[in-house]
Amino acid sequence: MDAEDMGADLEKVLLSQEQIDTRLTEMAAEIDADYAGRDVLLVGVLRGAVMVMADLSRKLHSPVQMDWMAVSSYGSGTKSSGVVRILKDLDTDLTGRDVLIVEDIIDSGLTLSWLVGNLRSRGPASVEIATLLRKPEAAKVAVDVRYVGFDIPPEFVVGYGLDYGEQYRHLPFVGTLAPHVYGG
Ligand SMILES: O=P(O)(O)OC[C@H]1O[C@H](OP(=O)(O)OP(=O)(O)O)[C@H](O)[C@@H]1O
Ligand SMILES: Nc1nc2[nH]cnc2c(=O)[nH]1
Ligand SMILES: [Mg+2]
Repeated sequence: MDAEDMGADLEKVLLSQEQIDTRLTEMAAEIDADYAGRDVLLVGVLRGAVMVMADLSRKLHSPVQMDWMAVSSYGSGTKSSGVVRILKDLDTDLTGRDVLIVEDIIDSGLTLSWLVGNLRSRGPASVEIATLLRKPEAAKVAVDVRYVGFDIPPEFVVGYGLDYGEQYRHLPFVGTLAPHVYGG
């Protein structure tokens, strides 16, 4: 699916497939250099992080394992409820592990600040975050993020894992929706 297939739903493409790919390659090189062959546990946050996990992990040369957590604070709308729920927990014991959380977006920061606290309490050697997108102007809580793909304006974005009412996750780019789609 490309921007044309989306027709009137799409307002604009914010980040193209090529821009995302180039930035993920740079981030993977940084991660490889920082972890220098250490065993890393990538923790993907379902469902939004699926694309980032798939593409970023395939660019890494460090030995990695993957596990997944499902948390949700958005429901079907465009605003965080602020209440984070665990829908699926990790299967991996984090004791002594170097954990790298992989996310699609940090918006209010509520999901990640809660998740970092939760994972730190499980006795890992380290917990860091890699996110493709961050909205600095939307932050409600500060989150210490080691790897950021792009800082973006405080607009609701879809594609590359990000949904609106479970639609648009499969778009290979990140875009904004036309106001009529979400009643804006
Ligand atoms: O910084 P915040 O304001 O907390 O927002 C970021 C979170 O919101 C989205 O997940 P969502 O809860 O919509 O679930 P999903 O990944 O299944 O779409 C996104 O994938 C992040 O996990
Ligand atoms: N689809 C989508 N989900 C989000 N969750 C937090 N911020 C966003 C956003 O801008 N778009
Ligand atoms: Mg969502």
